[in-house]
Amino acid sequence: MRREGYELDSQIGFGSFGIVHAAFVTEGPHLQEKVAVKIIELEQFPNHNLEKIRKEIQIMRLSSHSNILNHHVCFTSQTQLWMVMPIMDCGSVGNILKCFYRNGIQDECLVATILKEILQGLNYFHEHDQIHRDVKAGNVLLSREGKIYLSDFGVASYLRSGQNAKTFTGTPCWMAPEVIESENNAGYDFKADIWSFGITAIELVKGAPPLIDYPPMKIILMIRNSDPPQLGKEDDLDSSFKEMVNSCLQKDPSKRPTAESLLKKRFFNKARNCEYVNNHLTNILPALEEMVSIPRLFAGLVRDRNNSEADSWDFNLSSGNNSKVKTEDPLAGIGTDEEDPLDTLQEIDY
Ligand SMILES: Nc1ncnc2c1ncn2[C@@H]1O[C@H](COP(=O)(O)OP(=O)(O)OP(=O)(O)O)[C@@H](O)[C@H]1O
Repeated sequence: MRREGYELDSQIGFGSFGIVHAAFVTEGPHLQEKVAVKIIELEQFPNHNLEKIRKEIQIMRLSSHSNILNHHVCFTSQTQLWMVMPIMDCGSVGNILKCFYRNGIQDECLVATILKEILQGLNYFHEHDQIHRDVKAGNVLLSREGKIYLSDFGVASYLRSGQNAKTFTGTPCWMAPEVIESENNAGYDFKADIWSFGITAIELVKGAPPLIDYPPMKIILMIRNSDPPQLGKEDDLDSSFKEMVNSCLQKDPSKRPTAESLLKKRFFNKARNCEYVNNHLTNILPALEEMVSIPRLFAGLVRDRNNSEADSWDFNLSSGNNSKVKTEDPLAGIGTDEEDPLDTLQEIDY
């Protein structure tokens, strides 16, 4: 399909709001550049406010940090919102966990590196009075060279925040208790991201977040009514990791540390650089198109984590496909001074 200067190629991701495609630029100075396009059907948000979406896009485009994946351009096309961004040739950490690490990543240095990079991106958001609102491994993208980016902030999370608990379509495992309660109380602040960060840390070492096997409404009730998930003696994990995670998962948001103070925790002394991520993870992953077909094929098995058949799948990472896909700087090439997306949005008559 060809639209608005982009030719859509294969699907590389599925979210609860829409589909992500690889695509090629078909016009202008970046002709043939490969990008990712996330397409959100706006009709699923009957109360969406185009004015607010425009503001979110404006804020989004002001963000500039080495751990934040910015969009090249966003525009509406008929009833769809198209978000064009650099393509990350190793996809999301969420996808990687589903494909290759269903029992979690055991390499502490790798976990510390990924989490530290996420935290640096979050710290940037919070310093600029922004809340990400959807921190999870599925929104952490990796380039082949081992760079780590937080994605899916701004419009998508704004649209998500307009959903209430009854209409919530995603998996709420990462939601902080005060976000669930936000309709009944004063709302929430950046500390909600710290809770989601703690859940993401557990996701990385266990392969999935707590409560993943329950239906969404039950998860919401459990997060609201139960004690927070805390790592204890029974969890065979480094004590500095457990201390860091437990500090994030406190029901009272004011007791949670800031992203800045989390970065000083002992656990992050284990963090390395993107070369380490490349050598120990991204370099040994298959091509993106190959990877995205795996969770789709085995979706049922992946979800049922106790299924013995699921455990028998062995993708053999160590002897895995070492073939590299084209390694270009995913952020290079397309400038940010493209056509103003706000102008494009204004063309659409809602
Ligand atoms: N820029 C990108 N480059 C490569 N893969 C991407 C890119 N953006 C998204 N993806 C892939 O698409 C998947 C779906 O992304 P999307 O943001 O739509 O959904 P999600 O955030 O994972 O889920 P949900 O919408 O339920 O929160 C991601 O998990 C990732 O694997």
